[in-house]
Amino acid sequence: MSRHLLSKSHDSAWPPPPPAHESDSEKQIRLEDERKARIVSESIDRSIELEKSEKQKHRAQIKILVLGQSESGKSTILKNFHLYFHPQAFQSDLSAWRAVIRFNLIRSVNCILDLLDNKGSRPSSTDSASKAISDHLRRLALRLAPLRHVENLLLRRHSASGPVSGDEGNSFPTRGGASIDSPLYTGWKALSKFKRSSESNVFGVDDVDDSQRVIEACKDDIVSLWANESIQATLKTRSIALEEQSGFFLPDAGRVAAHDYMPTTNDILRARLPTSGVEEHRIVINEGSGHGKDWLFYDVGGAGGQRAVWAPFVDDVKVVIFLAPICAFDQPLDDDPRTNRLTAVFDSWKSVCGNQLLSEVHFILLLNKCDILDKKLKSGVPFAKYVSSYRDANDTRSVTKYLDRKFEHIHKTISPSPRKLYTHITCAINAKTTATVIKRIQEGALLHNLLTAGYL
Ligand SMILES: Nc1nc2c(ncn2[C@@H]2O[C@H](COP(=O)(O)OP(=O)(O)OP(=O)(O)O)[C@@H](O)[C@H]2O)c(=O)[nH]1
Ligand SMILES: [Mg+2]
Repeated sequence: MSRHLLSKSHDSAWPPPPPAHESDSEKQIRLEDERKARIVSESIDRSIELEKSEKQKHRAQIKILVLGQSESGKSTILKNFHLYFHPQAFQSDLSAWRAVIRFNLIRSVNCILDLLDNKGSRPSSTDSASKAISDHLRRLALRLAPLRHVENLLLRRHSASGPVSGDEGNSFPTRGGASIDSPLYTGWKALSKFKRSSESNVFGVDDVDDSQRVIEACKDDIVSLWANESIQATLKTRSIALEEQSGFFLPDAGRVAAHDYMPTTNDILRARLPTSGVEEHRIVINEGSGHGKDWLFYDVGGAGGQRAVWAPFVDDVKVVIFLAPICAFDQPLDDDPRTNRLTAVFDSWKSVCGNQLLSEVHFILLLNKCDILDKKLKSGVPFAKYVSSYRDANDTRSVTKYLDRKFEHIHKTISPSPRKLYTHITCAINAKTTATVIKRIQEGALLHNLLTAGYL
């Protein structure tokens, strides 16, 4: 029996209809023949599948470890890689990203509601104008109160364990001959938790749909809240810079909370969805200057700087991409307020550069979040106040030059054996400039050198 006849797409043609006037014994023989043929066919199917997945496993690949502090931009850079090789990358997950972005939005709203709860923004004066403002805010806060429940619901949904729904089997049209073999977000476990509950069975569909409706109903009040001068003044007095927080969408509330909202690429790049554990992202590059290798990324979420977390993944790793959030020079670590974030980045860089396990690995350093650095310096935050060895001008060009040299110096002095460092200054929420960096990585000297050195 040929496999062609038995293949699934021909199920309707096979088995053929029974012959007319078939006797009982002929029928028995026919059914037995069909049963045996089916077993053979299924076994052929299985071995073809196996061969395919073995082939996939053994396709030449470049393993890349993506390291850096939490919020340094690792996942955002990976979004850019997906987008670069597959411009339609986000299309199939738009509604899940919408839920993530709205979740980001209501977290900011709830931060402000917390402030109101602490009476921080209520004017102390009892004159009638102040009272009117105060009443207005109180009414706004009351109407926005359901958003706390929505945040809790989505938070529970986000952190709920259970089967993760992926998009197995999707394949996408691609740019330049590249295709994303695995679905975009099979490794992006957290995103699937934001998909409709019917897929993951964690909550009733109504819960999630209702929460989206609540957010839409609160749209105008969210816009008023953020536009409120009293709120803005309180945030300023208390030095709370909500706009510096990840996933900040309050100025976009009118758009993001609108019923027909669909996220733009830039919204998705700005969305904050923390990575838990280590995620694998595979990009298959079939032609062009990718040297015909798959790119297999390991995104080490959260504690990306800790050796214990990434060490199990270093086997065959050829490249490390290290994300340094250079805007963090004036910030303490969340979990250790006495340590400056930039100092922690340097410490982590030292330990990665000096690690014997990575001595054969080539490094790409991305000095990321240069847009925030630029804003901070322009607003007058003095870099030298936080980095005592810095003597140059308080502008982005001088500061990035200094940082570039400092990272390079650490790399040179601490690496177990000489190797070249490839540094790029990036703003990972800007898809256009990041595409240029990816192109330089794809076509640049690093891959060429690895190839000619026989590493690939
Ligand atoms: N303004 C600005 N925001 C950025 C940049 N890169 C990343 N972000 C934002 O920073 C936030 C954190 O980025 P992620 O990519 O989630 O950080 P991560 O390193 O993956 O963090 P973990 O998953 O916790 O390890 C997101 O909201 C991004 O949109 C950048 O260059 N500029
Ligand atoms: Mg991440």
